[in-house]
Amino acid sequence: METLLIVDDDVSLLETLKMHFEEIEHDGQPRYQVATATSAAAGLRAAQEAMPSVVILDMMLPDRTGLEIIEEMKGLCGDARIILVTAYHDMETTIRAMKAGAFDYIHKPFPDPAALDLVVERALEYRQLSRRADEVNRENAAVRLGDIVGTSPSMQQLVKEIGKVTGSAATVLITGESGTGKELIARVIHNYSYDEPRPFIGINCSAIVDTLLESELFGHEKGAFTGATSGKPGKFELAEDGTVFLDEIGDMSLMLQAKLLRVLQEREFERVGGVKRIKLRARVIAATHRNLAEEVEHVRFREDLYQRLKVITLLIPPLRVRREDIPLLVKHLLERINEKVHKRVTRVPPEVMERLTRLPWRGNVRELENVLTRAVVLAPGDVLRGDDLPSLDSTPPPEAGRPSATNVMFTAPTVDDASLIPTLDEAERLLIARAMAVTKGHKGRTCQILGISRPTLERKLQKYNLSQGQNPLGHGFTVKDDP
Ligand SMILES: Nc1ncnc2c1ncn2[C@@H]1O[C@H](COP(=O)(O)OP(=O)(O)OP(=O)(O)O)[C@@H](O)[C@H]1O
Repeated sequence: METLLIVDDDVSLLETLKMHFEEIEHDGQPRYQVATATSAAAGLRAAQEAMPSVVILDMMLPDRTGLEIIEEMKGLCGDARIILVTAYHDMETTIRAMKAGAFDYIHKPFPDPAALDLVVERALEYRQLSRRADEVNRENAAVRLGDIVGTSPSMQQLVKEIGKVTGSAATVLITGESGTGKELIARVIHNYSYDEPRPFIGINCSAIVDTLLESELFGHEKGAFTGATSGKPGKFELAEDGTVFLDEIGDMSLMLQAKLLRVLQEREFERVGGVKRIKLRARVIAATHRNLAEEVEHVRFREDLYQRLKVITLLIPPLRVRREDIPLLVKHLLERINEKVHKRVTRVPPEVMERLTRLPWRGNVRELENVLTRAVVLAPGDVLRGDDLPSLDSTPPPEAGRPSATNVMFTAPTVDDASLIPTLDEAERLLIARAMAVTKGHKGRTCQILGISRPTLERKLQKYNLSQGQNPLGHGFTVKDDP
């Protein structure tokens, strides 16, 4: 229920308006509770007590003018929207009212009740929108480029690509397995695209049934379907000139894909049940864990939409093909988790870190975060204990589960999942690591196998951080400088 405050010295008008608003229902419940006051001083007191969402404030009050108290009133009841009521129709009063921070003004004698209801509804809708935007901006403020942890070549490459797309308003497709950080990357792109805070509105397309998703995305007008007792803006409207993040777009129905394609082409849309064309001002970032090319082949995803989305694609590699990022991620996540659960688990013994870098991490960074959270909660002191982690034996070897990029490279592929194919850099790194493991770290033999010169090998060992015998394949090797 929303609280309305009406301030007017005309007592009979006050009573009529109070009765009118108290009769309005929403979902079978009263829509408003109404507080009233007959002077500026009483109005200010009532504002503080009732904390209204909307104030209908008369300009001519016995003690002070409505215009004079707008600012004070706003200070008392936060983000209430103030509708000023004036008997004057001159331009100057209008401008002064809006400048003083009124949301809108209406003229006396009052318009018909439906028009008055509309102004109040609009005030409520805007209040809701700006509340949401504030919330979203607070959330966004926390995500900066530094939150993307990773020094592996593939992550460095990804950060460079992010840098390129922040300069444009182009639609971006982010692909990667579940938990690899697609939403994190979308938020970073958003934050680096604008100097001032703008809304970031996300929606998971796989979590909602089709008809509801349509109205969530595009909004609906009152009466568009049973239960639509009032109009509601959708995500595309709420995002204003910010970003709409369509998570799991690969799970969207073909019907909605067609509608989305039209919106992306025309940059306009209508609310469900509406006729008014609304401009799409927001940028669209879509994400999926699915291989959309494969979805197109199986006629589960529209080819034309795929072509439109894939122009700028960012592929986030799974954690298991960039294991060198794990120690840094562990440090970063531990800080976050400690803060969240109010603990100070800061020490990770080498053998525990070793285990963490070797686990398969099919759920990627999210799984790492979950495993660490559990271990932090269970830790009696400041040391992360190996006993609180999954054991290496209890997890099936990569070959037994979903094939990893490593397997895709080194075994005959059984699944043609493009998202598992590593980048060229990643592939080169894996090949060098494998050759080093096979030769037990003998650089001369490694050069022979790979058909490269010694300086080239040295450069690449440096580039891929393999000089210390770290091996993304999980087999250790000791670098031997003089074979
Ligand atoms: N490179 C990274 N650096 C720091 N934190 C990361 C990184 N990648 C992911 N995370 C963290 O891991 C968690 C999961 O990330 P996110 O939700 O962005 O993944 P997702 O790919 O969108 O997952 P899903 O596909 O399941 O929606 C988040 O807490 C995120 O902050």
